[in-house]
Amino acid sequence: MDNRLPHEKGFHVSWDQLHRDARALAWRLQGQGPDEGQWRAVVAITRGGMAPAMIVARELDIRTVDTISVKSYNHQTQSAPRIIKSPDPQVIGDGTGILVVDDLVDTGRTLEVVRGHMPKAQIATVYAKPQGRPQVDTFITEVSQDTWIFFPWDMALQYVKPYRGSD
Ligand SMILES: O=P(O)(O)OC[C@H]1O[C@H](OP(=O)(O)OP(=O)(O)O)[C@H](O)[C@@H]1O
Ligand SMILES: O=c1[nH]c(=O)c2nc[nH]c2[nH]1
Ligand SMILES: [Mg+2]
Repeated sequence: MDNRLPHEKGFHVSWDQLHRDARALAWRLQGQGPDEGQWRAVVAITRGGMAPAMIVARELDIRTVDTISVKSYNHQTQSAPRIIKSPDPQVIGDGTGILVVDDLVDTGRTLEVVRGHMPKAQIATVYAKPQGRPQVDTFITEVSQDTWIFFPWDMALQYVKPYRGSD
């Protein structure tokens, strides 16, 4: 499987916006832990989940943070997702009491693989597209399926020509 996705629109997220949205996610997650208590650990889906996972773990005072690495995209070209690094099985067990965090869900294929690995975990993303929504338990902002989300780590400040030029 290898397909190029048609993206009509771009949704550009600054560091400040990501920080606010990840904090909003932490706020929404409060009290949703096992038995309304504390999660045992946060598992970040690398690489995009690492920054939001750090912010959520900070806000919810969760000190154990592990990672799962699922590779499926090369820029905007998607292929079959595969786990290239698993979290510590002694920490995650079947996922009970574990909070999984990613930056976004798009088709949901990455989360499908992660759910297979820890079926009882709660899964949260900052952003969600409609196709992947059924795979995520909690998210903050939905964008349309034909939108590509650009994250601050993939962008740089640059000069923009004014609408009206003098030349
Ligand atoms: O719902 P899906 O269609 O599976 O897509 C969502 C995943 O794609 C991106 O990760 P990517 O595989 O590009 O790796 P990265 O986080 O290292 O950039 C994104 O960070 C999600 O993890
Ligand atoms: O930076 C990204 N933006 C997206 O919209 C997306 N969808 C899948 N993977 C993605 N990566
Ligand atoms: Mg990712």
